Amino acid sequence: MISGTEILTAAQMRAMESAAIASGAVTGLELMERAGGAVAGHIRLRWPKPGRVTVLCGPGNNGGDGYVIARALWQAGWRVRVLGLDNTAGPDATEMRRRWREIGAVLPLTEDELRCPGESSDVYVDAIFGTGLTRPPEGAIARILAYLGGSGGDWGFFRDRLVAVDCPSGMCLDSGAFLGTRRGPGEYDLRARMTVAFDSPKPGHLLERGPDCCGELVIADIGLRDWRCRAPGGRGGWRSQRPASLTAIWPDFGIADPRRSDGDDRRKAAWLSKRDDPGGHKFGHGHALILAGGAGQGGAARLAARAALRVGAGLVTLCPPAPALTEHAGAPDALMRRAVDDTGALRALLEDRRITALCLGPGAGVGRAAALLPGVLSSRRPCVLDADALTALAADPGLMGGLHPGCVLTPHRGEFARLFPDLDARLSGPQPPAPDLDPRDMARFMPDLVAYRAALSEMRGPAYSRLDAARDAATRSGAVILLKGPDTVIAEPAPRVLPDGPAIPGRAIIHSAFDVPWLATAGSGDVLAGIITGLLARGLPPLDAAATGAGLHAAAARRFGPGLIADDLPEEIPGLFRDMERITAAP
Ligand SMILES: NC(=O)C1=CN([C@@H]2O[C@H](COP(=O)(O)OP(=O)(O)OC[C@H]3O[C@@H](n4cnc5c(N)ncnc54)[C@H](O)[C@@H]3O)[C@@H](O)[C@H]2O)[C@@H](O)CC1
Ligand SMILES: Nc1ncnc2c1ncn2[C@@H]1O[C@H](COP(=O)(O)OP(=O)(O)O)[C@@H](O)[C@H]1O
Ligand SMILES: [K+]
Repeated sequence: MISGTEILTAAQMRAMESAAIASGAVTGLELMERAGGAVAGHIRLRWPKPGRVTVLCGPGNNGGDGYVIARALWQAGWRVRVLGLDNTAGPDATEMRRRWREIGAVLPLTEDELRCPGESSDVYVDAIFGTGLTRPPEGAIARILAYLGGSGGDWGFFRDRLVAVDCPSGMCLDSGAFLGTRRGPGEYDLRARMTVAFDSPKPGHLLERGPDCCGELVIADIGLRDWRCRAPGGRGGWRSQRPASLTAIWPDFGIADPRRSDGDDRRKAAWLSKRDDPGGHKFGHGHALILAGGAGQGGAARLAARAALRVGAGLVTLCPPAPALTEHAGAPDALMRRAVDDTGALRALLEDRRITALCLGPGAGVGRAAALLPGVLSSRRPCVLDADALTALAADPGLMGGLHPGCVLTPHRGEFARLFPDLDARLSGPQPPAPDLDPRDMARFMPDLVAYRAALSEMRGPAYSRLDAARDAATRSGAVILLKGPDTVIAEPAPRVLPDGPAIPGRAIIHSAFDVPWLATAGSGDVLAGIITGLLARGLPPLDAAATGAGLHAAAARRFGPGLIADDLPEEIPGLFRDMERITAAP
């Protein structure tokens, strides 16, 4: 849960490969052998008895991997049928096709050939498009993909036996959307049993349709990792990478900040449990204010307050208007209560510098949130703005100017649409085709890897993604944005300038929680807001507080299991801390 793994955009991955090849450390053919060999290996792990396989090879290097897979499985005793095209795009794929042709035939890549009676296979390998997809598939290939996706009524048949190379073809690896189709579940989306991708997950594996359509995601090491982590010229220094935790992935995206303290799971666990601060006192862990609403609306704020306490804020004060104080008199007794009727009262309270974070939104009521927002923002204190505070913010764009880098905005998609209607429209609208990317072009930034990675993370994929939307919203608002969903995306404003380095884009994180659908329950967002507020109060920087908060929130839901209600989430946090300490203490 604690560690993340770096993810790469399709452009970054392609550039990494071409830069590795340009360095002379490895050839394209060797990389393709490793990639195809890894896929064949994973097929043999899952289907130990050699059977029948149909390999579908597209026009580029994804197809090249397919020819390697065909050869490797044939050598392992499989009966192999290959469907491909007459022409391949590059020399490596052409060579792999030639090597396969010494063994067997290449049949036409058509739906008729795929449906040929009597040629049913145990495994189908989709090596049609990978990171090179730039526009929606058309013609014969589009028909094959629709057939594999179930247009022929065989959806379950292929879902059980389709292995995708890098991604299900037609899916954009930067967004998780199927190009040329409406966003959201599509009738004929290609859904694989297993996807084997190379080196690092790509955003599309974790966003939108990706997790469902990729099936089991396997990340195969093709030997770029050591090369990638090296820091040529002594500049920067890249974080060493950790293996992906594919159930709770919490990856860093974009460029690594060399100064950032990260990766030390044991230290993080000790910090969360406070074991690293044996002599500490409560004010050492911050004081969080949760601004509650009027009578009858208190539940949401109390959930947030309870979560802030459980996550370790030293003190938490719930601040409803005076008439609602009695409603908030119940448990937990650890919670303090203080009436805040208006901005004046809030400003007076905030004279106390020991108050280190605020939360406005859950159960606040839009009118009260609008009234309190200027006071919250002008205090320049770290804060979480959620629910009604986001609605109030959207209704008065003048308030946007008061946002600062200590603010964490936690919109779900509906709130995001109210705040950033143009960005939301781009997420729903038709996708313009992306220009074909030339890897040689990308390698021109070498050998300054820091500048090179920074430039690459600004490159956009063919479909505008939730990651793009969150990053654009963060940059526009000047605040950290946490766009909620099973594929929560968190982004900080860009650009940042390191004292000793170039301007680099803000960091962004994808938190994938597709495995805990029971988290979609009333009040769960209020708990998330409280967890993040508690972590901000304890002094975690906003992006880290948001990411750690999203991780703890989903882990709490995972630990509880189905049947969860929002009240259960804060109560799982102590057990989570114990689990983390135990896991990180293991040798
Ligand atoms: N570059 C390398 O050295 C390596 C690449 N590998 C594989 O290569 C893949 C990327 O290869 P490519 O860059 O050749 O790209 P793809 O094989 O994904 O795409 C093939 C070609 O199709 C074209 N194309 C894009 N959209 C199309 C559409 N809708 N209809 C028709 N043609 C379309 C593109 O211009 C591209 O040249 C990766 O996904 C991975 O599987 C691996 O072999 C590892 C090494
Ligand atoms: N299908 C899902 N799987 C996993 N998590 C989800 C899913 N749907 C929503 N979530 C998470 O549940 C929480 C819901 O928050 P929100 O929409 O604000 O609900 P509420 O307003 O009821 O509290 C968010 O953290 C979101 O990321
Ligand atoms: K593919």
